[in-house]
Amino acid sequence: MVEAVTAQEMQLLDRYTVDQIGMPSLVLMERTAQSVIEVLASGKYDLSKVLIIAGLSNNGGDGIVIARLLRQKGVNVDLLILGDEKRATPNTATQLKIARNYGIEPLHRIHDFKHYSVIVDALFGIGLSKPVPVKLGDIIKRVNAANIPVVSVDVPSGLNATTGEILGSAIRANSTVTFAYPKTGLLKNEEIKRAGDIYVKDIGIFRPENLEEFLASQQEEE
Ligand SMILES: NC(=O)C1=CN([C@@H]2O[C@H](COP(=O)(O)OP(=O)(O)OC[C@H]3O[C@@H](n4cnc5c(N)ncnc54)[C@H](O)[C@@H]3O)[C@@H](O)[C@H]2O)[C@@H](O)CC1
Ligand SMILES: [K+]
Repeated sequence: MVEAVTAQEMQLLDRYTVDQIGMPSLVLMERTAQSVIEVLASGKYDLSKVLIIAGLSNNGGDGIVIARLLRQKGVNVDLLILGDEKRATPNTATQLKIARNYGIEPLHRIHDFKHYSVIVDALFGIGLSKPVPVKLGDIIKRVNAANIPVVSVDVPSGLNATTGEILGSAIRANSTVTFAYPKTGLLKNEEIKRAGDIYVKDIGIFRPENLEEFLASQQEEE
């Protein structure tokens, strides 16, 4: 049986890994990005012109690291940042600063998504629970309409990671690279179609021997 977790359970595991184990969250972010690059470079995707679409929460931070690592490998990559940079999470603000210091200047709009050979979707991850704002929903629709291969980071943006519900609009991905455990919202029929091929990657998140018991004990402590 595949052990899948809800967004809230994944957040507990993330927190435990960072606060109790002591793994720095920026290290997790770096490994997250490396694991997405493994899938991008597996031969299935044309990396001649890559677009990373990043929000300003931690899923976006993963995307910014992907842009930096690809640029350092000599890949032709654009980074589209959506949202108000002043509202970036601390890790994502740090990643933006590092990316700029490596010479990456983010774009804030794209006229034609069809120019790209592959798009990496790092707009929203497991933290999304409310409907996506209309402006971002329009961009999601334009990306889907462009019919370019999309690789989603953790979950297709716009999908509720726990229930699989589409929160207004959601990306249609060819592959989804998710971390530590599959998320419950990825595994139903319709959602599997949205997520495409699902890859579950180890990024250093604590994996207890008995997941159910561990989650119950953590939830009691909360
Ligand atoms: N916490 C950790 O230790 C790690 C998190 N990682 C990444 O972080 C993701 C989770 O990040 P976050 O919880 O920061 O959030 P997300 O990047 O999933 O984005 C959702 C966030 O967007 C904002 N939001 C929600 N609804 C919105 C709306 N309607 N309009 C505008 N903004 C809205 C909220 O701030 C919400 O927290 C994971 O999916 C994963 O990709 C990875 O970097 C690995 C380590
Ligand atoms: K995403």
